[in-house]
Amino acid sequence: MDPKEVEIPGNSDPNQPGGRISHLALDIGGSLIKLVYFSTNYDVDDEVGRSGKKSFGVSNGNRDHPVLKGRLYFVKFETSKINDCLEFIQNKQLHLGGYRHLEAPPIDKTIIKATGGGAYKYADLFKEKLGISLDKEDEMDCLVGGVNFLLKAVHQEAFTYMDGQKEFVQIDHNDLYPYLLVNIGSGVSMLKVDGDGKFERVSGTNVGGGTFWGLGRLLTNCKNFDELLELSHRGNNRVIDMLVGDIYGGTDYSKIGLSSTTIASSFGKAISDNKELQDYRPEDLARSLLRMISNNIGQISYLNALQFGLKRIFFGGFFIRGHTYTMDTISVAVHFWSKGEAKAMFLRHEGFLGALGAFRSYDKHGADDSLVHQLMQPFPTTSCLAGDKICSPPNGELNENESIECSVYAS
Ligand SMILES: Nc1ncnc2c1ncn2[C@@H]1O[C@H](COP(=O)(O)OP(=O)(O)O)[C@@H](O)[C@H]1O
Ligand SMILES: CC(C)(COP(=O)(O)O)[C@@H](O)C(=O)NCCC(=O)O
Repeated sequence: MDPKEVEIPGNSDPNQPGGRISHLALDIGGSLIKLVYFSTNYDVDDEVGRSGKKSFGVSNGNRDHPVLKGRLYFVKFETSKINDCLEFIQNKQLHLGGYRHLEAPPIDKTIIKATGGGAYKYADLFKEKLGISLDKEDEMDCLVGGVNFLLKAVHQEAFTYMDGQKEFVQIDHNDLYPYLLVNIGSGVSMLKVDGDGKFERVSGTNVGGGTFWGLGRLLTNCKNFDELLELSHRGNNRVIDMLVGDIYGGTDYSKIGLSSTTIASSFGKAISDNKELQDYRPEDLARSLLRMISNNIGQISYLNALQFGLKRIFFGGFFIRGHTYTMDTISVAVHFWSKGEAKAMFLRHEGFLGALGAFRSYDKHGADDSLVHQLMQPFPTTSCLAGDKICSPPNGELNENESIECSVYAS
């Protein structure tokens, strides 16, 4: 679209007196809807401007646009509760934070960047309820755009997690590529990333976050995802998993490198226990399930990394949920299979990769390729909690409760 045909408007944020929302982007997935929006209390920033003028004085290369200083907010809703999400957008007037196609008919005038399958599935609903059109961005493009942005712009975004130890990873911008991105959403996509916008989806698996949540619900009668995670935290998988030691009379199978405590067969004890489902504790079922799925994803990820000679694997998607046991299991699987050669890394904004990528794509309407110009350390905030009906994760790693201080260009 010709940049001259669009304008990115600001609008008032009722929760922040004097605030302006200038961009909203959506990622509507199989399980969750993720929103990223930018809000500012300031008008045009005159501190950054080189010319010292109050507005339109900021220059970055060939660019001559106003700079808005403010925060990026992250919010999510369950896709099955899409009406709550529409209400949240309506109440906060976020839907005005897109761009406008000046020559389009009224119904198609306001356009919001959106990615994920729901951008197709729910396009008519957004038009009907909010009077906006969704400008669809490819999900894989957005995932990669989101990760690259986070890794380059946000301090302490990536970290390793093993044996209870979390360590932030210093990202060398000149030595970032190639890497494997494993996005664990409802299903799992694996992408080999070679640069900004340079990637290939090399694999995927249908055994992902939706499988854990779906099977977990059936097995435990849990009512929400965090309850299932919480249960898994307290469970013991050995009650139901068949270990090497169970098969080998308590000893290791050292000839092929298997210790007696290695899981030989997930849920394998259920074959011979002569028990019904209700005889198992939901905690133990949840633990076995989480371990089975995390192990499997860790192993497939490693095999893909091996095939393409990649040493670094970044894991994203809301399945991880900052949950220590999940990260530990994935890390151990990658470490075990790669004999310590490959490294699993996790991201603080794990679930918002696609939404951030969609947010960045507004910049296609601008003059150069960096919509978000300047980022600082993320700060915890409570202001995006208002409309979010989803509980906090059990370990207190609040990805959706954070905002990032930043500046954006408005055209
Ligand atoms: N509050 C929640 N409700 C449902 N699923 C959740 C929740 N938090 C985390 N999850 C997990 O995250 C997965 C969805 O991850 P996400 O990256 O948002 O993928 P998608 O784009 O497919 O919705 C779910 O399948 C589930 O395993
Ligand atoms: C179809 C999807 C890209 C949709 O993304 P999601 O909503 O799960 O984040 C994803 O579910 C996926 O990659 N599934 C695995 C399909 C496969 O390769 O077998």
